[in-house]
Amino acid sequence: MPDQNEQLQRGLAPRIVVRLADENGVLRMAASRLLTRLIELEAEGRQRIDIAITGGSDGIEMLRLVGLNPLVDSVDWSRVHMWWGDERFVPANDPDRNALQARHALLDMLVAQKGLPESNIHEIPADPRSATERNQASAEDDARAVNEAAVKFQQMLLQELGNMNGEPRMDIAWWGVGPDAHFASLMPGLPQITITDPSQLTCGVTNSPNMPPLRVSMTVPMIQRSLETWVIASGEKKRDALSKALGNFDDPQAPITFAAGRKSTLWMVDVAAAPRS
Ligand SMILES: O=C1O[C@H](COP(=O)(O)O)[C@@H](O)[C@H](O)[C@H]1O
Repeated sequence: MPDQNEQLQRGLAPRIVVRLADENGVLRMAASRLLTRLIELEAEGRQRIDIAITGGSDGIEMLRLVGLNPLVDSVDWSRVHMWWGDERFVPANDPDRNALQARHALLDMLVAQKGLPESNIHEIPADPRSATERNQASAEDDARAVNEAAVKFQQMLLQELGNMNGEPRMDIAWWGVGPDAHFASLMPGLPQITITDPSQLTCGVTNSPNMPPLRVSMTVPMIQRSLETWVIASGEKKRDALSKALGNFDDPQAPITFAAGRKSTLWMVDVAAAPRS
């Protein structure tokens, strides 16, 4: 089984795991940390900060807590750019869409009241097809549609961030983890987790065992370019995933084990999710 040394040799930061006693503590800690890091980076003079946010139960609750934290007023939101690490490939108004949930939980408020420009929100393209087109689509049609969205997402990254030696990267990316140990939309047993081509920043996913089946995701090469990578996991429903992931690295059967950053890799978990053995 690959150990941490292989990640360290590839220039990734060692994984630090912080275990907190109470469930909401993890999400509150992550929300405060995000706001604190944005304030610090802005104080260092950064005019642009790119962050990748995550969907799912923990990810969306964390966003809601960001909006309730008094530090939200100390960030200059005009310098912050929002991306998604993955998206469910559904129509723009589908309640399953990570971007729509994030807008309801936080982004609409940041745009309306805190000076986040709408143009700083970089959503992964939604499924543009009508209900009839989707119902009548073959597996090939679905694959074509989702791959087109992945290509557009990659073009967006290159257009906005391509001046970083052609290596777009996030300043901060945080990830939830599914009960099956997936992260982003990189599922155990599906081929996308094994993509290593550094020029492939995004991918389409069909046949996801987690609903909905069509998804678009950042790839591991893109994810591992992030400067700061955080993983958040709270509650007992994440225990199986963490039992596969803690102490484990680069395991395609537990995709979250690939979550690591260049400058820091911080996993924030609670004791319900990761009891000490
Ligand atoms: O479908 C997704 O699931 C994961 C984990 O979500 P959770 O509800 O089990 O916490 C999430 O990180 C990802 O962004 C999302 O698309």
